[in-house]
Amino acid sequence: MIDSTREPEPALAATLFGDRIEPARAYTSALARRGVELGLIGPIELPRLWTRHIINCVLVAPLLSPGRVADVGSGAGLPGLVLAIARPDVEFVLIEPMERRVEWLESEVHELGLMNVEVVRSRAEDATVLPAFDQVTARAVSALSRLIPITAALARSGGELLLMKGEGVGREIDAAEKAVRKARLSNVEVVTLGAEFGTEETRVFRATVD
Ligand SMILES: C[S@@+](CC[C@H](N)C(=O)[O-])C[C@H]1O[C@@H](n2cnc3c(N)ncnc32)[C@H](O)[C@@H]1O
Repeated sequence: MIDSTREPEPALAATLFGDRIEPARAYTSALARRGVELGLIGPIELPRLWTRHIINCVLVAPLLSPGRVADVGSGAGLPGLVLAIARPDVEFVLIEPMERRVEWLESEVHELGLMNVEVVRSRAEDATVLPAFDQVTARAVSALSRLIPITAALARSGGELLLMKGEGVGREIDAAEKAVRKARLSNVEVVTLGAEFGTEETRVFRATVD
């Protein structure tokens, strides 16, 4: 059996996290130790936690501006906790409806001593009571046609959506044409990250909410 807690950390992780590499290591090893038992990740993910998940998420960090960010459907903390570790200058609210996942997120925030994270147990649709956010992130929550309305509703006017997507993002955008119009999105683009580091690419649907 592979001991995932000994998965070698790619040298790239130290470059991308800089002086935040220690909390990144602590989070990744906690996720490797407890993630499967808590139903946060499948066992198949263990040997590729760094490459497929942690690095995939931290690549988005340079797209964030100082301000307030909502991460919808954080689950294990992807990308919300990873980004909060990498960007202590940004305030994060992790919005997650499942109790067990909320408990995990809260315990990690405590363990890692993160001062820039709040965890809210809610569906995104019910979180519109929160003050509007400057940026909204999400990863692996749902297709854009459903994700755009629920994330755009959380953003302030002039705020931004940063929705992490797979290779099929082009097809998803075509299918979400009505949602894009209804949410009054502009500057719609797909940002591809990671190529310069020779790592697996991360695609981000980025748009401004008018
Ligand atoms: C497949 S998991 C992905 C978790 C994490 N973002 C990742 O990339 O590993 C989807 C997560 O979205 C959450 N979720 C589903 N519908 C949601 C909604 N309407 N509002 C907020 N979170 C939601 C689920 O509870 C779950 O934790």
